[in-house]
Amino acid sequence: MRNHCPHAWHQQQHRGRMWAASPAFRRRLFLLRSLSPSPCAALPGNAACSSSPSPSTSIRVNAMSASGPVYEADAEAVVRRITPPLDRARHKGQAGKIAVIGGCREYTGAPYFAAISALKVGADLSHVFCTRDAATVIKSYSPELIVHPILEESYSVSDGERESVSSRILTEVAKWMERFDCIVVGPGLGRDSFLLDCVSNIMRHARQANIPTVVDGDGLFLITNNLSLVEGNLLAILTPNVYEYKRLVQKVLNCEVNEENASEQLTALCQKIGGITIMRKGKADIISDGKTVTQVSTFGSPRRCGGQGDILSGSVAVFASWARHFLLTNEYPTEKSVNPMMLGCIAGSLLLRKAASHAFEKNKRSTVTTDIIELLGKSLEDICPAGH
Ligand SMILES: NC(=O)C1=CN([C@@H]2O[C@H](COP(=O)(O)OP(=O)(O)OC[C@H]3O[C@@H](n4cnc5c(N)ncnc54)[C@H](O)[C@@H]3O)[C@@H](O)[C@H]2O)[C@@H](O)CC1
Ligand SMILES: Nc1ncnc2c1ncn2[C@@H]1O[C@H](COP(=O)(O)OP(=O)(O)OP(=O)(O)O)[C@@H](O)[C@H]1O
Ligand SMILES: [Mg+2]
Repeated sequence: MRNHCPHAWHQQQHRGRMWAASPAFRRRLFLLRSLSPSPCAALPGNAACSSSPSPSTSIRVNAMSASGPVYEADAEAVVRRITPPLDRARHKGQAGKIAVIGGCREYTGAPYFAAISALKVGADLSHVFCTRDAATVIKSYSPELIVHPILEESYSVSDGERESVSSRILTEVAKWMERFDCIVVGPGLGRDSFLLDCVSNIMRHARQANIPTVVDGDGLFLITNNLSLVEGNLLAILTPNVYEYKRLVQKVLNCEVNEENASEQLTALCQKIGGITIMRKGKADIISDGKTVTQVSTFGSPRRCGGQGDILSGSVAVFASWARHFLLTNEYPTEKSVNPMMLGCIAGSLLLRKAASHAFEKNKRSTVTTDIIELLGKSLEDICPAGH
């Protein structure tokens, strides 16, 4: 039986309190607050901003005290600030190119949900890299997606072919990699060992190319057993559900999930994996990068149909790339220290919750994932109108 509070855990808490009191923490808090919806002139060219000022003005973060509350993020403000304007001068691709690595014999819904959600949120292009079996099915769901039937599972590859097939798969994905603003690894990926080895190579390549990577579903199974794939990668986001989080905590912190110190434990987990961003999904989505903690708890829907996490991973990918672009290009150098991966999680969580709420209002008990996807557009429009 694992202990709730091994010695190392106390040390992490102590470090958390010291950090909360430090000037560096206060500076970071200020930087997050500086993203609040100040007068719209502060966000050049964002027509959407001017039409819907938020009554609330800050993104608040937890100071990581031992028993302190986790403050709610001002998620609407984040969505408004990072969503790019629909500028007529822009060309295809500038609003984002996303790729989902997932889809196998068993699962075709999950990669579709993630990839189509990326488009519905506002990305220009959405690719899926999946197995051959899954590709035709995914293509038949939607002509909007660009589907690459390149992954292979063990049953279709003989022992002698493995090396050449593995390097062919990497070459094929690498050809595209530089074009992507973010990749999502894991929705409907399955757990075949050969396939996971190939995906590990893809993740290493994405990291070398500095491509932000959202890890979800079976991608979390993969990295939980091989933490070096994400360790220290500041462009990695993990989006575990309750079971995936439990497995991660057991593996990394060597203890059980502790609800009483949820934010401290999440912070410790992020720190232990080298400062990556983690969004722990649940009644509230709690988000940390090991330095700050915040949450989104806007009520969504009481329906827990499968696939909502996939919508979230596709949406987070788009918002994280928008946030990254916003912080790199805006005229306030101080904002460059804000973590765009955290902003992407905050925005994705809010949008999914709003869409789930609208879908439930309409469909009640029969609400399914496709109903929620259809309402992503309306939900974003309510927060951040597209204008004309
Ligand atoms: N339509 C689709 O194609 C969908 C495919 N999905 C994919 O399905 C794959 C597996 O994801 P899952 O979220 O189902 O993950 P798991 O296979 O880990 O969990 C399956 C279910 O088993 C139960 N479970 C797991 N661990 C447990 C524990 N420790 N104690 C008690 N019960 C436990 C839970 O009910 C859980 O929802 C992923 O690739 C995911 O992306 C899901 O995203 C849902 C939709
Ligand atoms: N108990 C809850 N109360 C309210 N909302 C929840 C609850 N659990 C999850 N959610 C919402 O559902 C979203 C997806 O979380 P969930 O735990 O269903 O992911 P998942 O199991 O990975 O989903 P998927 O079936 O796509 O794999 C969360 O971001 C959150 O908005
Ligand atoms: Mg999931």
